[in-house]
Amino acid sequence: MSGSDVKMTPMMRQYLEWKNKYPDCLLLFRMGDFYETFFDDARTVSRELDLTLTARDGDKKLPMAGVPYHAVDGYLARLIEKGYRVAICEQMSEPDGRTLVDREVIRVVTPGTWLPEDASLNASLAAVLPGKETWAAAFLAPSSPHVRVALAGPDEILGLITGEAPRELLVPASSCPPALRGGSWSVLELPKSEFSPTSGQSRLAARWGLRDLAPFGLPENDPRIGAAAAAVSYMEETSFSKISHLQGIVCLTSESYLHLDQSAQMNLELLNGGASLFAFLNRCRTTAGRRLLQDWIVRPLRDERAVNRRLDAVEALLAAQNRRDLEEGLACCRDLERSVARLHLGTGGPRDLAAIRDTLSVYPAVFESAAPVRDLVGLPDPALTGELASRLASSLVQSVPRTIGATPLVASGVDEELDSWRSLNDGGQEWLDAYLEKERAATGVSKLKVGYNRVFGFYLELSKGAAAEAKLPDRFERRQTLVNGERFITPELKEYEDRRLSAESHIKDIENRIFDELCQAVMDATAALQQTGQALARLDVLASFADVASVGQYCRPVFSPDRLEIRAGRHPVVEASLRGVPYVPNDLTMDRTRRVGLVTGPNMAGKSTYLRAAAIIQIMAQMGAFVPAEKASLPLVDRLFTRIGARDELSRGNSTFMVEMIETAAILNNATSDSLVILDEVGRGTSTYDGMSIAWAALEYLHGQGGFRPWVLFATHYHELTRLEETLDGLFNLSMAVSEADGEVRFLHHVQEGPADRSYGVEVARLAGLPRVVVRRASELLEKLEGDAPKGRSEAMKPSIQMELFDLEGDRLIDRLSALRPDDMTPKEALDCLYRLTDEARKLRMTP
Ligand SMILES: Nc1ncnc2c1ncn2[C@@H]1O[C@H](COP(=O)(O)OP(=O)(O)OP(=O)(O)O)[C@@H](O)[C@H]1O
Repeated sequence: MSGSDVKMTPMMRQYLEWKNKYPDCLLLFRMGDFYETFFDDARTVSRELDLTLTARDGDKKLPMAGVPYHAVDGYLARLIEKGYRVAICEQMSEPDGRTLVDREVIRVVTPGTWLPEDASLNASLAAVLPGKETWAAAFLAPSSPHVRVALAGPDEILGLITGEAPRELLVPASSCPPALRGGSWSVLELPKSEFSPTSGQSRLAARWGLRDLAPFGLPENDPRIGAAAAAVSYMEETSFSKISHLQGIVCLTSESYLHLDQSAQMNLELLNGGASLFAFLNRCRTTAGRRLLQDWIVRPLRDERAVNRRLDAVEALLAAQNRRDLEEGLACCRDLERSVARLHLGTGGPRDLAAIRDTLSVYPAVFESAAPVRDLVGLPDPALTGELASRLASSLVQSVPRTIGATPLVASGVDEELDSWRSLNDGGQEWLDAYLEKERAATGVSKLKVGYNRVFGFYLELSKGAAAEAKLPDRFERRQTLVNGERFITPELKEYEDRRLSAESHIKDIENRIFDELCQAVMDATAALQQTGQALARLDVLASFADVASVGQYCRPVFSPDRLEIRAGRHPVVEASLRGVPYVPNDLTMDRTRRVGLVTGPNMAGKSTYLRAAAIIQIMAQMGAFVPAEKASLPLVDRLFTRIGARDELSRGNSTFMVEMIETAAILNNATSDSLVILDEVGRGTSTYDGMSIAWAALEYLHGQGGFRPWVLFATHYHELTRLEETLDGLFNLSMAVSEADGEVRFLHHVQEGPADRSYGVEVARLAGLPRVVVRRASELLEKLEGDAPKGRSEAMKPSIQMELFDLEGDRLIDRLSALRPDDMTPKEALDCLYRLTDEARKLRMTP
């Protein structure tokens, strides 16, 4: 930015002074009804918001772009979305036309801390303090009453961050681990001192009048204190407020929730995408409910009692006759936590008061309809907020303005003085009409008009011709000459104007005072409102679970540490997407003696769906939801790992094989006997021998060699692995049933005990619409291979061919594979070629 060669008016000097204090932010500078930006900020804003770039006073060196103040939220949302931080410089004194208006930056709007009126826009902030082996993290959403902290290995913290999806992530300067870069958040480096647990402890303890943070379970010098302090200070500094709605710190401990790492969340499509578990489960009526549902999905519980409380509530809601009334009541509730927080942050307006009023007014009815689950959900007694509810109901008009002064905010009958000023103001038009008639009669000018503008106030106007003809009395004092007319003021009109303007300013002052009093009353009830808001959100999510369960005829899961049994289980999202085709439910029975299930079967037969269904059912059960099955008896697992598919990772520059190995290693290193491990096609990204050996070794390790025995479901194309059943006593084979008639294969999607009897790659290729010639060639290969295998005549594939195959895709890969001779490879390698043929065929089929 450069202001050096621009004419320096006092106002420009004032602008530059503020801009220099906030060099990393776009500075929105309030000028009357607009927020203006200048210099480079103006260029950025005009580019990002498609605004016209103008020049102040025709001075080309002073580019400027502005947005109207009343619509600023919409523009801010777009800037924040693009990752900008914006400083708001407000007018602090009334313009008088003579002296420079005082201006001050009153807030810095950032992606992680902004809490606009639009309840669909959610921000949250994370602060991470990475240590040698463990990282500390703090999570703070601007509307939340608590800052949540965790201390765990990097993998677990990354999982929490992924679930939380903060918009901004704070780290100590020059110590940001690479894994934290490249996410959907912007990373901001702060001085290391901001993360100090010692000074952090005194700052935080002082805010809640405590000696230390032991009441929150945080011992001295705990790194979590450092992370929490950094997040809280950042929120205070950007909002210029004490964020006094923050009630304390909650520790997230590994024992309290089921840990889902980044890959599990993504592989199982928990939150993101139109076909996510969230999209499927979300029948919430409130924004707070939707927020909480996301939270519950990425952090299911491990405590059986807590899970059962939620399940009890879902069961009671399913049995409730009046669930519809309850849902209708919930649909009228607004986001209490958000509005309360906005008032504390100093950004709240009349609409926040109205949101609280509307929610409190339906709350007693919701409380009544929720009678069977009140205690389970923890709904506070409406009497707690009853007084505030009636005060807001009687004080505010039904439809409140966005800002004070636009239209009435305070209802009539609340304040006598306000009412009397209003009646003066409201009688205004009558007075003006009568006065105009009087002056028309006095002057004989029938076309005399009365008008008002902000510069000249009230005036009488007549055309130039009429002004020249008429003999206007002396009391007509000329105010303004226009092209076609003249404007006058009279002492009587001036006196009226003074009265009217003073009425307006009195009305505004009184409304402001009452607004402030109401805000204070709300803030005094902060804790009760937050409790009510949180309980309503819980009720909303549980009612949503009940809704989903009743439509899909789900069952209540039970928990047992030694049994994982699902009868007639379905993948809820796949089931919903099948449209018309019936979903084939499947069973799964595992116990201490059957811990590792190996699933074989042709491509497209439903192996992945079967594995994912088990994972989703486990997650839903630990969230406290009913599950898509006839019966489910499950252990409460500590972690759920997945290794599913890998091809899309290629675009990130990692080789498929590397990604696979990193993820598999993470699972082998972190799983425990209480974990559920879902492995789909491990060892696919390399040659047959390597891949199968890795899969084999991983299975042995998970089967107990590693010193622990998790629950494992393993899908594979490596038919040879089915023989492991003979040597690993806890391993059992499952396969996808297929029917064959007239050489045609049909997938039944039904899982049966025992291994698949053979590979079906060639048939799948035909189904997928692979060119006939390729299918014929593949059959030849297979026949030859099956004939040759026992004799073991084939040579191992040359490394150069392996490499070549690895790099090819689509038609070229198909051509190359079909040109291979069976003698070029071992039987196992030939099988692998068939699998790849099938894969390519499937991809081609999927490409429009
Ligand atoms: N139980 C089921 N009932 C009905 N349809 C199913 C079922 N399971 C899977 N399908 C359908 O079959 C398709 C393929 O399933 P899935 O991807 O699970 O197969 P797969 O055996 O894992 O294939 P690949 O080995 O190629 O990855 C699914 O997209 C779904 O449409």
